[in-house]
Amino acid sequence: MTTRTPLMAGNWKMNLNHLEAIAQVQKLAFAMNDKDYAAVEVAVLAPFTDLRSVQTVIEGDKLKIKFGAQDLSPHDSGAYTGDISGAMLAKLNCAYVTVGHSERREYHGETDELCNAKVKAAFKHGLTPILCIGEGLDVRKAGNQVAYTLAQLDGGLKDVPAEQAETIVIAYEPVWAIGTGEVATPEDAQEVCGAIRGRLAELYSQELADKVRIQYGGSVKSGNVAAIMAQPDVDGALVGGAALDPEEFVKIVRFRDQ
Ligand SMILES: O=C(CO)COP(=O)(O)O
Repeated sequence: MTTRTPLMAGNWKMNLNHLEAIAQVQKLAFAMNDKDYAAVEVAVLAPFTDLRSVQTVIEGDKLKIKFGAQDLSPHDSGAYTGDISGAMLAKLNCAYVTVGHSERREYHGETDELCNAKVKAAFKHGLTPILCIGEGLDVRKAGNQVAYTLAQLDGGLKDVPAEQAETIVIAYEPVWAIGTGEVATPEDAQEVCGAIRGRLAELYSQELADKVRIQYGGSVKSGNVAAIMAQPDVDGALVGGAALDPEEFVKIVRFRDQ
């Protein structure tokens, strides 16, 4: 049985300018200790304009917080006005990048095909993609959440080789639970996270599936994180709103104490 280190990642979305980002990282660093870092991997996913400042604070003070971006271009460079490449993120020592967050799928029309290209671009540049998948309310009401989410997984991983796939992070984020306060029950989270691991075993191998970390995201707070983390196939949380409050985020990192 593989032991997977939980990954607690704060997705700041379009919040915190670079000065606020510096303060946020310092508050997190001040509140966390070696015991926390030994038990859980902690990451912040910041807006592009914050990344240089976040990198400077983390590397300057040798903090154990990982950092990353919220999107990347599928291209390496060129005439793509407004886009940011994986090479640029890698140059800033980003560890992670989210791909296919539901807000990108919804507001920027990102398809599984594009997400697949972005996953490949992330790996090409040595970044770990956090591939976000999850169903909307209509799909959930129709009871099709597993099939829908697994189709997104298949699309995102198309032609991704095993040696890359074994390091990916998958975030199951039911869209109806994002920013709504409507958290999925631990059983809802387990149903789909377990199915994701099952599909990874079919696509690759059980050994690979046992290594991949699967996060839950959607209205995670200190009050509900422990029950979600108690599920066997949930290996972390992708936290939106609650990650903007450093005290609350640290409580989430310390889910075992809640
Ligand atoms: O989208 C999310 C993280 O990526 C979840 O957001 P909330 O935690 O605000 O619901």
